[in-house]
Amino acid sequence: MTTKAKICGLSTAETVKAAFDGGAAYLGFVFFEKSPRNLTPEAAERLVAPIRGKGVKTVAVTVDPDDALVDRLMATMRPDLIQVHGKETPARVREIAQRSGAGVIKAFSVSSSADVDQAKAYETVAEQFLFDAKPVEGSALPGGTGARFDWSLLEGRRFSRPHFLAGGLDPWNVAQAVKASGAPLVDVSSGVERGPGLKDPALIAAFLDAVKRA
Ligand SMILES: O=C(O)c1ccccc1NCC(=O)[C@H](O)[C@H](O)COP(=O)(O)O
Repeated sequence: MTTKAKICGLSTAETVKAAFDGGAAYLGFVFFEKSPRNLTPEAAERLVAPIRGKGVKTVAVTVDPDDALVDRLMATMRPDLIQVHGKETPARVREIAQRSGAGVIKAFSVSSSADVDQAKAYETVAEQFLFDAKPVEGSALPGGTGARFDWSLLEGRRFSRPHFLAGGLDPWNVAQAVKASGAPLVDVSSGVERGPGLKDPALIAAFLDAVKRA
C-alpha cells in the first residue's frame, strides 16, 4: 500500500512548489493566530492558485473555527478539506461540513489508547481522522509542536475513515513510524522546518522521498 503525505503549515510559494513537486497528496495551511505558520485566507488563496485543480488536496487547518472563519475560507481559499484541531464536538463537525461543503479532518490529541477511541464518535461526520501527539501542558499550540506519541497505539486499529499519523515525524523517522503504526497517511510540519514556521524545501523533498520508500 502506498503511504500518502500531508505537508502542513506551508506559507511560501517556494515551499508549496517543493511539496507539490515532491508528490505530497495534501497541502496544509494554518489559520490560528498564535501559530508561527498563521496565514490570512487571502494569502492562502494566492499560494494555492498555481496548484488548484492539479490533483493535490488543499487543507485549511483551524482550531474551533467560528462560522465567520469557515465562510471566509470558503469564499477565498476554497479548501478541499477543513482540519479541525480543537475541541469540536461531533455535532459541530457536522455543522462545519454542511456549512462549508468541504470534507472535515478531525484531529485528536493522543497520549493513550482511550484518546484513539474518541474517533468512533466522529465516524459519520468527519471525512478523515488525524491522530497527533498531545502537546505538553501550557503549550500555546495544539499542533505543530514536534511532540510524538507512541505510534504503536494505532497498530492494528481499524477505522471507517482514512487516518493520518502526525506528531514529531521527520525524514529520518517516518519510515519507522509507518511500520509501527500501519497508518496509510502521514503528516508533518516542524520536522521539515529550519526554524519555527520556516519550511525548508530540501527537508520537504527528503521527507516525501522517505515516505515513498516506506
Ligand atoms: O502547525 C501549527 O502551527 C498548528 C497550529 C494550530 C493547530 C494545528 C497546527 N498544526 C496541525 C498539524 O496538522 C501539524 O502538522 C501536526 O500537528 C504535526 O506537527 P509536527 O509535530 O510539528 O510535525
